[in-house]
Amino acid sequence: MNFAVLVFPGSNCDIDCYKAVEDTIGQPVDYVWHTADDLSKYDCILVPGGFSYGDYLRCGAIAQFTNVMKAVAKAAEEGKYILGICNGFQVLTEAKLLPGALLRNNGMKFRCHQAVLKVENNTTAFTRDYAEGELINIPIAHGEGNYYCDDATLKELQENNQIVFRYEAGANPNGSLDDIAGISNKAGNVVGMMPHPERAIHEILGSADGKKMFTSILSAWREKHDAAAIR
Ligand SMILES: NC(=O)CC[C@H](N)C(=O)O
Repeated sequence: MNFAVLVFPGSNCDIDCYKAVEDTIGQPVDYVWHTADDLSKYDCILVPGGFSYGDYLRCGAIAQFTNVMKAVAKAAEEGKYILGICNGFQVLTEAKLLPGALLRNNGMKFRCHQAVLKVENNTTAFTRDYAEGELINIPIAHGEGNYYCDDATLKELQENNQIVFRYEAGANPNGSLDDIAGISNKAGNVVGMMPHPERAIHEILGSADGKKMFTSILSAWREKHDAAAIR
């Protein structure tokens, strides 16, 4: 299974994502610069955290116009797995691959600490190795993680089971609507989340609870691949 980790000027979690793929599932992984326009070789695309183009206008606002994001849209359409983490989630919403937007944290402060998430949907390719309702410890580090969408979109997210992670009840760190920490698109192959699973893959980092996101992706891909080979 081939992984791409996108790199924009200002990305700063690209190395962590790359290492997480190597350390958890040992699959081939490449850094892919924002000018690239062909992602056909890759089965999974990771859009990492950081401050793309400085995030001066609005997080992800410039990154959405890059060549590589056009290729990501094509890959999403083809059903490939796309995971946006933190700034990557912001980029995916700006690119309209996921609904809603990420606003400034309600306390107007950058929040950087461990957070407890509840796995709300364990039927996605990214969460199948977790139990439904499992509580996991994953760090957050963002200034603009306050998820917002209109009422109709929220209803749709709830009804289609597109809310993948919520912050633990009573511990919402940013004012995010309905305690949302991560969502998927309708098809389930594109997921965006503010917390950083790639920073939680070894006990020495404070938690290894993020590891199952990577093992999930690989097992989902293998299952799809093996089924195709049998047909
Ligand atoms: N760690 C990150 O990806 C930060 C994302 C974004 N620039 C923010 O502060 O919200």
